[in-house]
Amino acid sequence: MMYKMDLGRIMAFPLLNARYEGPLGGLDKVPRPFLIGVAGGTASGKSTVCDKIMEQLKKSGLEHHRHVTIISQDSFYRDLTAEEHERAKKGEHNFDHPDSFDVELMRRTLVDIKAGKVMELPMYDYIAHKRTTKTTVIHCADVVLFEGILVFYFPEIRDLFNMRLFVDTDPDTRLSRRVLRDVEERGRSLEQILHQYMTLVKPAFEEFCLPTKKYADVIIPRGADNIVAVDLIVQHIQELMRPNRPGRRQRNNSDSIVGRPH
Ligand SMILES: Nc1ncnc2c1ncn2[C@@H]1O[C@H](COP(=O)(O)OP(=O)(O)O)[C@@H](O)[C@H]1O
Ligand SMILES: O=c1ccn([C@@H]2O[C@H](COP(=O)(O)O)[C@@H](O)[C@H]2O)c(=O)[nH]1
Repeated sequence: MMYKMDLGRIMAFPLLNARYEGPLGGLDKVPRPFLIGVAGGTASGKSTVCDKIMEQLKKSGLEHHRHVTIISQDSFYRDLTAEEHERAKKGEHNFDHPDSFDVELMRRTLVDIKAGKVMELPMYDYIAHKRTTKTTVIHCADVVLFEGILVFYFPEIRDLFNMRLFVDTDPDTRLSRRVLRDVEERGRSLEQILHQYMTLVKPAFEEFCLPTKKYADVIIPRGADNIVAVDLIVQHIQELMRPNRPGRRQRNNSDSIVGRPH
């Protein structure tokens, strides 16, 4: 069966066998797909860090055996009403509040991904403020990176991750990157970006996103510029995924990689 998430529903239709039994089969104690949550404020570099991790896993030769997929929490924004849509066009809809997300859909989808089901997720269109017909297919993934501002906020989502990363980039840097990106790629005016940032994005970051840093296994200061942190994370994933690794075991929620913050 292939499961297709479409405008708030999950559609299932026959395609392949739902469960992918990879080369490690039942002998592998490391959960697969190995699900990594990547949180952090807007424009902190979450997507860029995910790209680097994927790139390095591929460079190391793992791509012959491992498939890595990146998905975004933005695929799980709730559909807007006509009134909300009008407000969104003026930068007055709060996309940074937890209520903006369809948490149950997110949970069910991640549970299905963890169960090895083949999934097709729509990508998000920031200009139209809705999901598009472009999709990411998750098929036989060994590692799935799930990135978003609030991926650690909801306990039922947070608990699904096998590893949790928080990208910690200075707020001035994030704002300047957001301005450039939103003008270039998301069709926003400078006035709209700054108004949305000051009234909604920044307060929500402080109230909902920043407090979730404590759930991270690894905090990555400066995002993708932090080559040492990215290298260590990649090495750790490679070590975990190495076949016949002695002492391989399931993640315990109290495990940490470099050190769990207070
Ligand atoms: N280390 C970096 N140096 C310079 N620009 C960066 C860096 N990391 C990200 N960016 C840029 O900042 C913007 C936001 O980065 P992105 O990775 O998409 O952040 P997020 O996924 O957290 O929103 C993008 O335009 C990206 O190219
Ligand atoms: O329609 C939308 C949806 C989201 N946003 C803003 O996007 C960021 C989250 O994306 P990042 O890539 O992590 O920056 C969030 O802060 C929302 O404010 C939007 O403006 N419009």
